[in-house]
Amino acid sequence: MTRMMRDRAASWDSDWSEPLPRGYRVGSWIVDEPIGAGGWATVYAGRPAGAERDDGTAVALKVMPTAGLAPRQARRVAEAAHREVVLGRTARHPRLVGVLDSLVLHTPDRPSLDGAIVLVMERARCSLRELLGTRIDEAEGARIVTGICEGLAHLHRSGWVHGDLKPENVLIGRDGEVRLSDFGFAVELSGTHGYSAPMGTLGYLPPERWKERLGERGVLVRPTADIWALGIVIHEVFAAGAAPFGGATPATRKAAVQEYAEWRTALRMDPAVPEFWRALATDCLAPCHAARAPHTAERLLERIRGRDAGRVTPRRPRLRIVLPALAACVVVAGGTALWPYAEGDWPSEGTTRIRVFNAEPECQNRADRDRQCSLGLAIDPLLPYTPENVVPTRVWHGDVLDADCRLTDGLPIVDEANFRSTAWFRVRVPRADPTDTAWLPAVRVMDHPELPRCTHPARQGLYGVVITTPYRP
Ligand SMILES: Nc1ncnc2c1ncn2[C@@H]1O[C@H](COP(=O)(O)OP(=O)(O)OP(=O)(O)O)[C@@H](O)[C@H]1O
Repeated sequence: MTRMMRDRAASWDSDWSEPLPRGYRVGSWIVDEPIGAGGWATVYAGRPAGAERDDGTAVALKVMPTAGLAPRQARRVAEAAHREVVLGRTARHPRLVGVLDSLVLHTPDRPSLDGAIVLVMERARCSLRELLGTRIDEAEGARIVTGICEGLAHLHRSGWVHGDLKPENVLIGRDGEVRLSDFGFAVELSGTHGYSAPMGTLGYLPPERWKERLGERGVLVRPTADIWALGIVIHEVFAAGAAPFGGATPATRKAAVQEYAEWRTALRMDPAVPEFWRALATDCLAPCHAARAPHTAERLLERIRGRDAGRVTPRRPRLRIVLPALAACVVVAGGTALWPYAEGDWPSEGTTRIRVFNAEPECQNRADRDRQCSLGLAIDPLLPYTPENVVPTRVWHGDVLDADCRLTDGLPIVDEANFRSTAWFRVRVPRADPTDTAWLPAVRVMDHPELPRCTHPARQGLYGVVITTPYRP
């Protein structure tokens, strides 16, 4: 489960850590020695009653006590266990740890364990965290990362987000292959996203998590959260356990992530990370959901397999794929609120209404004007679509803007669906002075009305794009 939870767990009743004695019988299983512990569970080696130790039938018994917990906490433990069981049964895969059985302890003689939930799982050899302390060569690292991608791709295809991917939850099976484990925070997707309690392990949470609003159903979670965590894990695998966002404390590491997501620092990778994996991790660590979305576990796997097969799958040029997505990141960082631009607000001569188009399907049906789905308007369509070149005001899919002309030879932009265009529309900036204009790439426009050609913007501020008054959020 989570580090946040673990912090609290540490202050709970000391009975929390009461061990199950060796030889104790749990249903039809015998408890052997403890092999691991997390925030909410102790994991023991185990075997079927009657079986000899090490006869190949070894299991792991994950014991999750509920006694002494506040009702809400006990409910969370029960829900987490339930998710592990449901996911274990419905999404079986060689890269996911197998859940064999689940039961509840009745131990009146040990009140602190009475009511504990026990998950019986296939036993792994060790966790990736333990391996990170040893030297992992590139071939071994590649095998591990491939296994993680396979597990994630299957989870995402099956409609789940892992929600707590980290080296502790990547197990290495007795056959040496990866098994993802600990599905206590897995989130079942409904369409493109799901909701979870606002928890996770600090060092592996994507930057957007800190901005998500906490609603009745929890915080919004998407598969891109796992992709971010994967980026951190890839770095750790090839950099002897070092994380890309350093810092002595969780708070400083979180601050490093925020600075990066707000474009105040660049992503710094350890030089030990080989080039191919560096590129992969960089894509996983794209600073916002929109920029990360094209890098699904499935596509990352294709790239890995393409490389393994000796035919390097060409990456789309960074400028083409990332820039439009960066615009979405930029506006997230801008911190300016936006409200719908009502049609009729700006009747103006010589303009035509155009509607904003966001190629990301999940952003098209959202009425909540989620920040992750916002798009930026460029100041200059001939300059790179970077934070310095985007006005603070954001627009969303379906917004109606007034456009007065169309430029045909601006900077080429490619959207998430791979449509490319050098055309840009000059639009009025919503809620700003009527003379304030900015530029929307044609790939971000739903309808393409006939409009006069814009005079080519000159670089020395002679063109009609100059923002003359401060923006009013
Ligand atoms: N099936 C298994 N086989 C071998 N070891 C295991 C197995 N499952 C868990 N472990 C070990 O026990 C540790 C804790 O397990 P797990 O992460 O599931 O517990 P948790 O309380 O949910 O943890 P956390 O708070 O870290 O999320 C793991 O990091 C791993 O070292």
